[in-house]
Amino acid sequence: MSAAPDYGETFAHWRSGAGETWTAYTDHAFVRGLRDGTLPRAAFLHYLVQDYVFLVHFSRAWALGVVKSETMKELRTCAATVDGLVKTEMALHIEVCAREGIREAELFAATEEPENLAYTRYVIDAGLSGDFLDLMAALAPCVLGYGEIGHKLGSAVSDQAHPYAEWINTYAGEEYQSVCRDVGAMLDQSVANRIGGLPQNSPRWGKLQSRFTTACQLEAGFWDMGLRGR
Ligand SMILES: Cc1ncc(CO)c(N)n1
Repeated sequence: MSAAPDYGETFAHWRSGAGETWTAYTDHAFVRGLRDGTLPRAAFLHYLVQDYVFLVHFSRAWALGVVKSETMKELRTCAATVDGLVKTEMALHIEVCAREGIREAELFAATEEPENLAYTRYVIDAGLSGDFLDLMAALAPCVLGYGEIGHKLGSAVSDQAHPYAEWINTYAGEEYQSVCRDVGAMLDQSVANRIGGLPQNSPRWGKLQSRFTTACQLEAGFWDMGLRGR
């Protein structure tokens, strides 16, 4: 298996600070089912419909990043992430669901499961009540966690006939991976700008770590929710 991709120092600290919660998220039974192809199709589709609605609110949260940005690098990275989410990632959901006879209007109107609602509103509130870093600490597990999962599954699965190849390739692919590297590099810069070169010594560090860890927990809950759709 290849090593985890490098998304910068800040992410590396938060990832290890999250401890077992990171593993519960990225090595969840749902993820293992995607990797070996044993995930029931009904669970996948249930997840995908919910994830479309997730991406609507997740795009709004990244747009809030534009609002809270303080440098052009931050503004550009957040705007590019909104663009990537709406163009690349949601296109996957629309295409796969269309083949199953689910139209986009139905996706948009789907009723959110409580785990879905809790997660996206938690992230948006982190941004509304805090500054750019509070928002980023809550957003980082989503974008970079899927980057790590995609990278790991992409190197384990090369067979295009794999039932979840399309999903895996979206996150393992260069387009998504380059968004992750850009976000990771921006995070390092944004942290240095606001809380200096030794951020772990900042009084803000504990709260940022706890936002990150909570978001990882909510990600694991999202996979649990997906498995309920079997
Ligand atoms: C729940 C969830 N987290 C992260 C991503 C990656 O954007 C996604 N599509 N869905």
